[in-house]
Amino acid sequence: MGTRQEGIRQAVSTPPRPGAAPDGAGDDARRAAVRAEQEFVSRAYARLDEERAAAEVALRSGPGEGGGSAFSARVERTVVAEERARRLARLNAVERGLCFGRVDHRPDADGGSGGTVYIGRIGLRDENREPLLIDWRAPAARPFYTATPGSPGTVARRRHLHLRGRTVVDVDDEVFDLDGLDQDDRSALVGEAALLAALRRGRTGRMADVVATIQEEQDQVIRSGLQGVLVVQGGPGTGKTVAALHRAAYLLYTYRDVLERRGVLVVGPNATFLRYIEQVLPGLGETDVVLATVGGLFPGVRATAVDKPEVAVVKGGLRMVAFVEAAVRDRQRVPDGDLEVESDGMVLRVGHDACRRARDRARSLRAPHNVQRRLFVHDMLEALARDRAEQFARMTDEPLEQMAREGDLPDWIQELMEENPDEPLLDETELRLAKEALWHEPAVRAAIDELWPELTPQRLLEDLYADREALRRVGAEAGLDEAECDLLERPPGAPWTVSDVPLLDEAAERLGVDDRAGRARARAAEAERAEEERYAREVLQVAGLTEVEGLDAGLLAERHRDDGPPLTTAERAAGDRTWTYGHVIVDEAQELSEMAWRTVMRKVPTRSLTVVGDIAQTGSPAGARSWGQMLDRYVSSGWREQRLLVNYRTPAAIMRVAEDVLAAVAPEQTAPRAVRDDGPPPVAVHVPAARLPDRLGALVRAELDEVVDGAAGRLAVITSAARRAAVRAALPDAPAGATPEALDSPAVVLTCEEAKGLEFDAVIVVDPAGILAESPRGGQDLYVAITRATRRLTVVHHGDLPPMLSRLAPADGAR
Ligand SMILES: Nc1ncnc2c1ncn2[C@@H]1O[C@H](COP(=O)(O)OP(=O)(O)OP(=O)(O)O)[C@@H](O)[C@H]1O
Repeated sequence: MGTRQEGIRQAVSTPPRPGAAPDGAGDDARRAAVRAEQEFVSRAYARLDEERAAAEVALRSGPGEGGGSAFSARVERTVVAEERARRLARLNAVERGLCFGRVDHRPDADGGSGGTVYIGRIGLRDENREPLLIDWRAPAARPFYTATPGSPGTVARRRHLHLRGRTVVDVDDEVFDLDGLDQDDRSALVGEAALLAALRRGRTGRMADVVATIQEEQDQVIRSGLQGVLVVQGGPGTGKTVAALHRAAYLLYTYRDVLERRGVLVVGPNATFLRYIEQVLPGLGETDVVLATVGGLFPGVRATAVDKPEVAVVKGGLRMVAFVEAAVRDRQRVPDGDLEVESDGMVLRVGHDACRRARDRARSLRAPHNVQRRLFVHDMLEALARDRAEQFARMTDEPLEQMAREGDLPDWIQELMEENPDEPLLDETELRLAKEALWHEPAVRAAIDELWPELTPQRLLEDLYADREALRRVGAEAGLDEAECDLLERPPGAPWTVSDVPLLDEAAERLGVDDRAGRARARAAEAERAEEERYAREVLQVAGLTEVEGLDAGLLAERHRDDGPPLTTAERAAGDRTWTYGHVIVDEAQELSEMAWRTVMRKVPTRSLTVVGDIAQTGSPAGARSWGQMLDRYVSSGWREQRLLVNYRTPAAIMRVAEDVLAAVAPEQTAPRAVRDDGPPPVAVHVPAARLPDRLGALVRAELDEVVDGAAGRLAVITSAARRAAVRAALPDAPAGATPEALDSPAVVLTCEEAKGLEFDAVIVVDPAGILAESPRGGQDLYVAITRATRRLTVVHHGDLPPMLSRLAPADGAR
């Protein structure tokens, strides 16, 4: 591949002929080009500095004092200041690699000049308000990403600018001359030289943006419209994650009015992965994005524990919808006989049938459990109040009736007793007061709570998991057999697992919140918000800020409420279970269970989603076997699929091993084509179990020597669960597991599950046979482990090497 890469990397002045190697004349031309580009880049940075200075001055000076109420003055100051601060933050975020590309268009048919466009991380205008730098997301930047030799459009030349700080250190050109290219070269990568240089860099433990080298197929993903469900299916290393994150930035730029208020949610597989990707969006100047794992989608619970596969399968299936419903109904009870409650020395009684009627009446209300409960409580209190009144009446009436029978009663009392015998014992006011009094009696409350408790999702599930009888009762209604029910049993206080979170969310929907007071407050707040929004709009007009990118009066007003410090969209969304987002991106989406999809879909009723994953990598037994299985029921109009077919991460020699694994474990799937062809051949090292402690340490040190260069270079030891303890003991200095330190340390010990989505310069896979045996889906985990390597792969085995790895060259461990 080397020759073709070099051929496409054209020296600036060499004729546009692929295959021609750069020569001395080309080097001179390159130096001249670097000098010329430096001039432009310096100008762009100078302009950036001016804009920053202006933004700083504007921020410091504020919009002036403005008249009106105290509230209006506060809005005027803080709204405008915050928008200026945002603008300044954006300008500051683009320092590194401000300008990275240039496109020279062909003159048009009428002989007009084609023009030159510079592409950067942000759009800048010169002092005459003429465009200087085009934001990479703007339509005018698109040809930079889409022109290929086979279909160059109007692009005559694409140039990549390589900067160190503010200095241009090199340029790479692609000159599009179709006649000189054969079919193979016509499908060349976009900006191949720049791309390969980017791919060869050592890993840092954090994903970086790839804004300068986005490939055409990725560009299609990134710029696909906002509406509907886009599925991005691609093998390992095809840039699904990186494209999805750039898509988030693109959507926020292009549809800012829709998305800034509702925000964008990115769901990733685990906390380490989120840390791995967390710098990409701020690097692109975006902050209105919430990053979360499925285990973090229920505010107040941060689940990281993972259930055993057989438990995850039960909890992940759609039968859990009926299960949660049955669990809630199971807490709406009728006493075996009559309800009896001691109160004030009396035993108050509500008959069994009346209790049943109260329960059925409450259930018939189309509302969640905690709201229905209000009706149940009222009915029960009323029944108790009447019983008490009747008992009182009996207490006073009986002696009187006795006296009447015996003729001892004066006539006027006798007449009174015979008057209105049907009159209710309690009028409306008396009834209300009696109910209130009863509600304050702990015994009454306890008795009603026993029948129809107010429940949180946590309490519902925790109580249920701890009660085998209840599990079987509830499970039977949802079609679970006893063995499945028993799998769910666990002691109270056990940590929440990732598979519990969708069940908590489901329970929250069924239980609801009895929030009458809250809703009244919300209505009042809404009226106030409308007024604030009106005012904020006026402020923006007065301050002449309406043209500033992304300003929205409603949003600004919302950010500056009286109650507490202003919250960003991301902060407000993350704390609110019922928040609905403008767009949701799910990465490693193949791992989500059917129940997890229900939770995700609730967060995006508009069904504007990007679903990113690889069915061939599904590790979770509750995960997807096909996209249709998970998505069809939510999107009646269908979803669109885009495939990514090129692997940018894993060198070809390692990919051939991965292909063998895939052919053995999922023959219906195809591995992506590797774009890199560098690095040494992958090897297998036989290490008897007893020698693991000293051999593994030496192996890791040798590999680190190969890959670590300054701050760059990372290694992972990916092991079976069975050998994890032995591996940890052999590598006491390497952090293990999905921890923050893991990403920052040169070497880390991970399981396949934890390694998902990550990549390392060198990977040592320990115990492939164990990984295969443990893999619930039959081997996908080994495919995942192998494809984490960007340069070097070593497989350490103590028994026979699984036949699917026979392509690995045997080595003695010190290669
Ligand atoms: N256009 C590009 N320019 C530079 N680097 C790229 C490009 N596309 C992908 N890469 C790099 O390739 C590597 C793999 O990308 P990414 O992690 O997004 O792949 P993925 O499809 O999500 O992989 P997996 O399914 O294995 O998790 C990353 O280092 C990414 O930065």
